[in-house]
Amino acid sequence: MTAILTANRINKKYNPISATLELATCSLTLERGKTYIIKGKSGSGKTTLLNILGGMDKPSSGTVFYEGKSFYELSDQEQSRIRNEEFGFVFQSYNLIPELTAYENIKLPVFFNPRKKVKSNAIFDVAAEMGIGALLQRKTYQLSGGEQQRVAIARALMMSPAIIFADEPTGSLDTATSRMIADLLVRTVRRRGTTLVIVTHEEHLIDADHIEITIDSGKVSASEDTHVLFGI
Ligand SMILES: Nc1ncnc2c1ncn2[C@@H]1O[C@H](COP(=O)(O)OP(=O)(O)OP(=O)(O)O)[C@@H](O)[C@H]1O
Repeated sequence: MTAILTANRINKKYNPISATLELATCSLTLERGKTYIIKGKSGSGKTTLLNILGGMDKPSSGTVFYEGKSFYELSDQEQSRIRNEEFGFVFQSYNLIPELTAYENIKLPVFFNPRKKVKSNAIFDVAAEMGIGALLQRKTYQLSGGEQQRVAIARALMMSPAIIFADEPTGSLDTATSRMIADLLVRTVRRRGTTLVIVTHEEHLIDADHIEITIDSGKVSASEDTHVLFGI
């Protein structure tokens, strides 16, 4: 297995004056094709860690290497390109544009990155994968929560990203739908060989093959020692 993303001695302090420590120094290595579940109490720093790893929030200190490059030292343009083409994001609130159709929402990453070549039927393929082929012409405000999240996952998969970052993607859904969507996401990334980093409370995912990253009082630990090189 090869490392795809490495966090080296990262930490996060939101308030340097009070020196409140949100995330203690830790180092993590994420391997290609594996699923990582971030767990911890509310306010423990799960979203903070996910955002740092996903190139959305610079750590207070430390370095995040993506494919061997120090991500936050790249130009803004290159950081945006990687977030758009090589990372996919799924949020609890779906983050779709309600007045656009499902098709148009899934197409957004292509619109923002017209230079990248995608197959002409890529939208139909990814919609079929998510079981929403029949919903493509519907405006997304007309869709149920579960259907909206399938559209959002399809959009995240559109550019065939190397890593998907998902922040409580099933947090707004009822138990049965939540379980179905979480299973669909995990099965899809496995089939594609995509790395998944997910914040979730879905207990049944514990049975699946994954590595658990736990945050407790700001300290990060993982279910496999090799994945947290050291914590302070
Ligand atoms: N931009 C910010 N500025 C200041 N403090 C922040 C900021 N973002 C998060 N925090 C604080 O950092 C801590 C961790 O927040 P974070 O959202 O990472 O936790 P979480 O584990 O994802 O919580 P939840 O499960 O409730 O979503 C909290 O105390 C939060 O108030």
